[in-house]
Amino acid sequence: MTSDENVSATFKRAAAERAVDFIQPGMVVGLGTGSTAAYAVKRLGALLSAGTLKDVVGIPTSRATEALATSLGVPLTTLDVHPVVDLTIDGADEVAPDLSLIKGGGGALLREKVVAQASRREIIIVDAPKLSPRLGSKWPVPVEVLPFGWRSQALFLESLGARVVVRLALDGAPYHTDQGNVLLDCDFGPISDPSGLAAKLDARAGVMEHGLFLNLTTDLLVAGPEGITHRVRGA
Ligand SMILES: O=C(CO)[C@H](O)[C@H](O)COP(=O)(O)O
Repeated sequence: MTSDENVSATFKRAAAERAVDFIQPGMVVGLGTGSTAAYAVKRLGALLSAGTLKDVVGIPTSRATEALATSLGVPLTTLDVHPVVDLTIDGADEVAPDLSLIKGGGGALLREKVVAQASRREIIIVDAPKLSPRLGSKWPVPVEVLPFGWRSQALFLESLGARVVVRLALDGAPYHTDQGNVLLDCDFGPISDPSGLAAKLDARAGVMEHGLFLNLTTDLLVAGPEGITHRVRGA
């Protein structure tokens, strides 16, 4: 790890551990995906195994998070059993001043959005470099598309102004999400109308989901050199 990565990891961990303080006994908790969310899962696992926190069940947003939580002894449940989630803790790739997000760098955007929409409270945890004046300035929008006809979706996304890159797995083959779909990373540059873009993506058959998370964050915890800042949407 470079020293920059070490600093980033320290901040991610600090934000994640603060978020876990919001979990109360008896809660159903959405478990996000990615390196920042993993710190929260590890902290939750430690509190549960120490008996400091009791009767919490988690809903993982990916197979990777499911495997991590299981390895730590975090009891898991499903949205079928618990269709309403008390609190979800998840990371993000880019955060705008209105707490809208780009997510999906870890490829779990579809399940992450399903769980976020089922959650009473969505706590997003990031390190400060992820703050952005406008979505799209730092990160492409991942778009999850059905394998059937994915090249047509790439053309559609280009027609909306994106530079489209097919996400690849480590072996160089197209990456497949937990749902078996293809991910197209779409660089739109700074996005002037995220809601308008989201509406166009939502309306397209074959687009299964996209990484624009609008009006879903309730709380944002940002860790940086000055400590941790807690922002609440609308406050
Ligand atoms: O959206 C995500 C996964 O789909 C992640 O939350 C996002 O990519 C941030 O990842 P990290 O915490 O590793 O920086």
